[in-house]
Amino acid sequence: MTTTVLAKQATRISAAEAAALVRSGMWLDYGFGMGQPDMFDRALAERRDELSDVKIRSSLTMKPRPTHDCDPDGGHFHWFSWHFSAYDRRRHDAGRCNYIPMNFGEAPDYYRRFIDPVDIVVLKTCPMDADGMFNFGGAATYQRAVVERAKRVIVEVCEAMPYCFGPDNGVHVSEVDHIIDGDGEAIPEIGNPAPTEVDRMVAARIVAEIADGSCLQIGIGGMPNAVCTTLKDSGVRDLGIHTEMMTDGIIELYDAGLVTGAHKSLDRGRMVFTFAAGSRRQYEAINRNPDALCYPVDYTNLPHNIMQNERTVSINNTTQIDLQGQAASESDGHRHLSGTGGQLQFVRGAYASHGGKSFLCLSSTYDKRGDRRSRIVLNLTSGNVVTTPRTDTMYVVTEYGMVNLKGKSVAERAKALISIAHPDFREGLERQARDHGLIPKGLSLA
Ligand SMILES: CC(=O)SCCNC(=O)CCNC(=O)[C@H](O)C(C)(C)COP(=O)(O)OP(=O)(O)OC[C@H]1O[C@@H](n2cnc3c(N)ncnc32)[C@H](O)[C@@H]1OP(=O)(O)O
Ligand SMILES: CCCC(=O)O
Repeated sequence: MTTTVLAKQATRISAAEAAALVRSGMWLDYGFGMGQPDMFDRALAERRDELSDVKIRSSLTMKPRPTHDCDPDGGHFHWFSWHFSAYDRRRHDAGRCNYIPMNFGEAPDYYRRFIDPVDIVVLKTCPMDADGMFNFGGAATYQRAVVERAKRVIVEVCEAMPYCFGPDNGVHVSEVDHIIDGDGEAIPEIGNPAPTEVDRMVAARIVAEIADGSCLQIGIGGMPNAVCTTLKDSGVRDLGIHTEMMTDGIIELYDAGLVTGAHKSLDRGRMVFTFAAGSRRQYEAINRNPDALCYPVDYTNLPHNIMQNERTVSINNTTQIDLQGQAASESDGHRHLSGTGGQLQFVRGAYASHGGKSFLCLSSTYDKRGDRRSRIVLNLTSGNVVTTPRTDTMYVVTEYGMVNLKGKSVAERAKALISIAHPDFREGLERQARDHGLIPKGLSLA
């Protein structure tokens, strides 16, 4: 038997009319990052006292949300996030946001296979194009899968949304129930703090490992971005980009003519990403740019796709690593900071790529309320979540050096990691490693 999917008849409604469709207990999905709706969220917050237990799922909130802020004690709106921004982190600290663990590249499959149909999805999109498509802008991620699983699809159109080319980066008018005419509000930007001296030292070590024709994935955070700044003056050419997040650093390399993608096997000549977050300049650069393709995350982040480009180099931040090489990149004990995101999938994809390398970088110490601690530790902080298991960790880089853990025994790993810890902590770490049998008695390693 064949199933016929009937085209919907999209109607134009106001944000208040759209918000009036919400009932207590419903599950809503908002777009990812820059795809979160503004007018709808404001209108929904206005209905706070009529509603209870409305669940809103999204990721990487880039600006304050009225439905978060109007409900300090909870009970009306509950937020769930696949990946925390600094704002989501504060809301989680206040007990008002809950993390959903994911390997980012698997998220579309979670919607298609495991998550109950979504009551309403509300996405900020570009205005409808000549083909009847509402482009997702720099937020392809898992949005197509949510549209497929949503009982009702609402788009809030925004003139300021960058229009990004790429397969499946949009929803057709025949799949849309309602259109809200947006107010053209600017897309939120995220800043890039200037690289610190430590960021520069770490970046210099990684850049020395990047060859002409390498294909880069640049992770979220200050250190990976410093790598781009350092790469600009390194003389390296013909870089490729197959990444998860489009960053300002990547656009700087593109603007400098260092990104040609000439050696890529997959999407030769194109930069491939699944979401964008950064400055206005970045949004201008990806807008209607055929060199920049925004794909769903189950294309960008699956290791069997990542590996197809030779010399893939994956560069990600971590917050703490133990002496066996388990990297905790997303939490501080039970305090959730960010998310697994694409870290593990890119680490695996880079390893599988011919000549590929993955780098986990961190400063050797972290100051917590005036107390300087080593980020390289015998035991991860109690409650900390392992983002990259020891078996997957390859290169680890601090301002004191770079070590490769692949093929190393537990004792060699401990020794290698101690060698790149801050000098003030090395003796103590060595003692702990021996006391706990990580380095057997009598074994002397260079
Ligand atoms: C898009 C892609 O990136 S693809 C795949 C990459 N994804 C990942 O690697 C996911 C995991 N990684 C991450 O989320 C980030 O890289 C991070 C959190 C590790 C670092 O990001 P940055 O923006 O450089 O971190 P930043 O220094 O601002 O720290 C973020 C928070 O973590 C806290 N933090 C950082 N390190 C530690 C630590 N060792 N112990 C405790 N807390 C820490 C900071 O205090 C800050 O919290 P605050 O806002 O309350 O002050
Ligand atoms: C949303 C995912 C961002 C990351 O991978 O860190």
